[in-house]
Amino acid sequence: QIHMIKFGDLNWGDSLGQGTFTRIFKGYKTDFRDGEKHMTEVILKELDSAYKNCWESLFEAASLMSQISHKHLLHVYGVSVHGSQNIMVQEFVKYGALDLYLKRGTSVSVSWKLSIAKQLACALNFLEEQNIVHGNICAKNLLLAREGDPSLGSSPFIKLSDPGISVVMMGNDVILDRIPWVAPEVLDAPDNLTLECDKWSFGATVWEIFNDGNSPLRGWNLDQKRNFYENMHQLPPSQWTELADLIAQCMDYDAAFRPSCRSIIRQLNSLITSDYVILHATEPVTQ
Ligand SMILES: N#Cc1ccc(Nc2nc(N)cc(-n3ccc(CO)n3)n2)cc1
Repeated sequence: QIHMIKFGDLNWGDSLGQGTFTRIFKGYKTDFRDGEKHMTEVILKELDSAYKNCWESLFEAASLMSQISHKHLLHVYGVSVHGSQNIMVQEFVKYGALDLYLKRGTSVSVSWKLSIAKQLACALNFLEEQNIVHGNICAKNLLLAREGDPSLGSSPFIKLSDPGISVVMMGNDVILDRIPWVAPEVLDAPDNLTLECDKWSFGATVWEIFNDGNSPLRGWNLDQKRNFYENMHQLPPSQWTELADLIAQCMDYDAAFRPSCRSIIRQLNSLITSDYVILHATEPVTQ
């Protein structure tokens, strides 16, 4: 059910960096529609040949994303196999990964950040309704399609990227390195990813968005990260109590206590209309 794209229809551009076990390139795909030749901007996600055995997991991620469509889910055109090359072809999203965008120090307002958080919550709500687990919610996997202009009051627009290779395929070290995005229960049983795991990751991602894209526990080694969960630590709370509460609810060590997507959206709506937003309308420029 996933579209197979002919390798010859792909044009390769610059390398844009790498994901986990994949390299990312700008590119174009050629297709003929109503007798005309069209070149579409795409991102080519090539699986490192060293991880060929993960191909079916990348294939599954691609077919998951190509089977469902939602305005906040990245569109995947299909896959292309050429010799030992396995490539996922996805829509090119104009401003790239959100973590890099935030790290570039672009100063954004509280309402800009809340808008992104709410769009992610809507994408998660859609996946929850389809009973689909994403498994890799993080700022790196949020792609910025529209910057939003505070002066024009136009809000940003994000698309949730594919989950990439499933943690199930990864060694324990890769899972540990995903602390604090990966839910604690996944460390004991990586093969039972649940909808509640995505809520934990949502909490860590909102923390990233409100901390200028800084990775939580940045620079910690695997032992320190493992201890973080063993001692049931929490990320440093925001000084905005209601936001800190929402993040803490999502990052509850007991999966059953994590809020439903509807509750997350309700709480975000009340944050959006709270006085805190008006008081912090434009963040001081963070250099
Ligand atoms: N300068 C610049 C610039 C770079 C990339 C894009 N666009 C884009 N579109 C996608 N569909 C996926 C990605 N990714 C980038 C990293 C990952 C890791 O997952 N994905 N970037 C736009 C501008």
